[in-house]
Amino acid sequence: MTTPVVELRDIHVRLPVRGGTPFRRDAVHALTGADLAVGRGETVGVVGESGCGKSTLAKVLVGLVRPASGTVRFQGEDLGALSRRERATRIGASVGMVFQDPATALNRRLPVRTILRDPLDVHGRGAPAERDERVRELMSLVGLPPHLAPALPGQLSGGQRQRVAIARALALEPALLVADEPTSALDVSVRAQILNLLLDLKDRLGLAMVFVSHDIQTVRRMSDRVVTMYLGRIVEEAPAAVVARGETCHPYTRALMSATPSLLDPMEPIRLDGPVPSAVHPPSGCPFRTRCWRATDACGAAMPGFTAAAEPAHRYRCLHPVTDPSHLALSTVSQEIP
Ligand SMILES: Nc1ncnc2c1ncn2[C@@H]1O[C@H](COP(=O)(O)OP(=O)(O)OP(=O)(O)O)[C@@H](O)[C@H]1O
Repeated sequence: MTTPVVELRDIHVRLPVRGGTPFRRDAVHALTGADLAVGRGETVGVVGESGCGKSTLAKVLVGLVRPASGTVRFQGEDLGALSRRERATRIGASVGMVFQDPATALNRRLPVRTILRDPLDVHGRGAPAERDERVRELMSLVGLPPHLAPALPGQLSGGQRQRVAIARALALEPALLVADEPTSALDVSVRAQILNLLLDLKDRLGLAMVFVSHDIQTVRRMSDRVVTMYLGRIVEEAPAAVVARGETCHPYTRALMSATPSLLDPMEPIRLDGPVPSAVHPPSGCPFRTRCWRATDACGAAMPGFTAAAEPAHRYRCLHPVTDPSHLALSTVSQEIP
């Protein structure tokens, strides 16, 4: 196998609970033992409910969150071996990030051309005239007409703003693009355009991409491989085709799929029992067991390791995987996945 563009190994992130006192500093288990590898030209989708650690994973990839332990390798290079400054320069030049809301991600006082030139100036890319040319090229790459170069973000539509944010993320020709819920703040009418733009750019530029969303339907369409997260842990990884066929094995992935019924038709909606447990004091063993209709006492003993499913690149962490769609009818009651 060729060296992945990025590789995370056994990443743990603990975040101090907001409002804690100096005598009582609880920590959120935002990521527990996360492994992820993304190859050139590959898109990995990350899906899960709010608070499961998707954004934290994205932030580790772009260096905004430093793991408490674990290894981050970029094109084979261990970032932990670099100084803080070297790491920032390396990540800044190799990873682009598109955030959820372009209205807050862009400096509203700067015109588009300055926003796009800024990374080139900071990293000293090319002569001034070449930087101007690169700004024009970037605008064309994301489908922004040249007359918008002097416009301020506030003068643009939401879709145009997100195109600026994507162009900025691509300014330094990164090997990896991380998109964290890139359409959730946009009008439904422009969402498909932005998703298609990302797919097109990924193909044209041979980018590796990590695409984060709570919507498994969108994730599966955008990705080659889908990673399901629950309470800071990766619980299943499956090729997008497996997700499309409804053949995922982890009960939680099945529950997410039943919330978007067009994926599996006809399908009983799965209503999960009880709320998402605290990420400060997660349940012992499998964290999903408190809401899982298939859980037994054994699930509380230890978090299961990965089991390989029949299809290559499909694996899950569950003692009682769903292998027969009829089991879905056994689902119980009380709270629907938001
Ligand atoms: N700055 C922070 N300080 C303390 N806890 C945090 C911080 N940011 C996130 N958390 C907590 O870490 C956990 C993971 O959050 P994260 O934002 O990664 O989840 P998410 O799946 O991306 O959720 P969302 O879809 O709502 O953004 C959650 O329990 C969250 O409350």
